[in-house]
Amino acid sequence: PGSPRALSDVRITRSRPLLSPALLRDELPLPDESAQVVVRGRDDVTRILAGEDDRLLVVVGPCSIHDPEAGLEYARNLAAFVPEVAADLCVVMRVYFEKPRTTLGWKGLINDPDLDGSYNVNKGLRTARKVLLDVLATGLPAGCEFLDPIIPQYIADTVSWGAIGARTSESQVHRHLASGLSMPVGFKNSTGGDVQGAIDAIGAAAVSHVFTGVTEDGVAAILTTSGNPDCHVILRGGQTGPNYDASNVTDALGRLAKADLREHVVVDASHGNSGKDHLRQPVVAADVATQVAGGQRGIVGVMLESFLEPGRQNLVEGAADELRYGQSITDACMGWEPTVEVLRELAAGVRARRSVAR
Ligand SMILES: C[C@@H](OP(=O)(O)O)C(=O)O
Ligand SMILES: [Mn+2]
Repeated sequence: PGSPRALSDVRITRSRPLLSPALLRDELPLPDESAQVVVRGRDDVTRILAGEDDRLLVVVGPCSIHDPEAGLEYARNLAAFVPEVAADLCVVMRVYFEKPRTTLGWKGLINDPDLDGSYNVNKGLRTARKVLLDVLATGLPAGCEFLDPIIPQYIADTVSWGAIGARTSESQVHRHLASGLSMPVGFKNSTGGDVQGAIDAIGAAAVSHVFTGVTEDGVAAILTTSGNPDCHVILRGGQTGPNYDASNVTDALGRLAKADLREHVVVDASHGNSGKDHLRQPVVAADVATQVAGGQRGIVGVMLESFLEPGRQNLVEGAADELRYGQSITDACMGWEPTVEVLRELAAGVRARRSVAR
């Protein structure tokens, strides 16, 4: 006892080697054709945020990817459907690997890919990158939440749209992170329902920051970012109730104007806006579609939680083989059929909006 190391690591009980970002990207390189899907997705979202593309961004997919096979089946279904609505919707698949828990629970496929508490993070990173490459191979751009600040080094080259969650939008670490990400990033309002924190985050992430991180070779580094001009608010409801309705949208747009920021929001039809009841997401989406059809150009996107099967199920650690195929083990999701109906309704709202004079 008393050695310098002993004093600084009293609560680190184990340390294992972690593969470097460069090694992972060397093992699972991004093919040129898929890189074009990534860039096109980023450009589409950037142009929607700039008001140069009047389509609606729709970030749709499971709350979390826990089973690559089911996630890829969903991606194939979605990719096959997208052409029907592509003139009106810019569809980005939710491919979420990092799950911020309110208290405790499975933290996602990167942290625990075997869903059994073995925390094989190297396998998790390889699995996550492979899923992203497979999703891109269907032609769909991918959207991820970023939570652990070094994870982007491993996968961000495959991502077209990023999210900072309700529990981390006020975190300086995550505002720093967003300022250096190469794609548009949405900040969720807080779980309490506060929107101002997400608006403050946009302003913070828009400028250059200097902070500690890791290089692609996994070496500690002092990183300087350029700032990310393509950040936006995501209204996801909260303890103060849902905030998808016209008056809350108007309030958020007004706050953005006051902060000299672009007046646009993305509405999350799930989480605090649906009370995590997947049967309420279509109700929320219908209200948003009506606002859009009525000419509300401040709504530039919608987030939907959707999977092969409706609802959710509990994960019993170590009993992953007893899970029902294609059903969420985190938040409840709409099933595939209701999702198609919602996408068609949102596309119709966009078409109606085109005929409403500015
Ligand atoms: C994590 C969750 O979002 P929120 O941060 O709004 O709870 C989600 O998108 O699944
Ligand atoms: Mn969720």
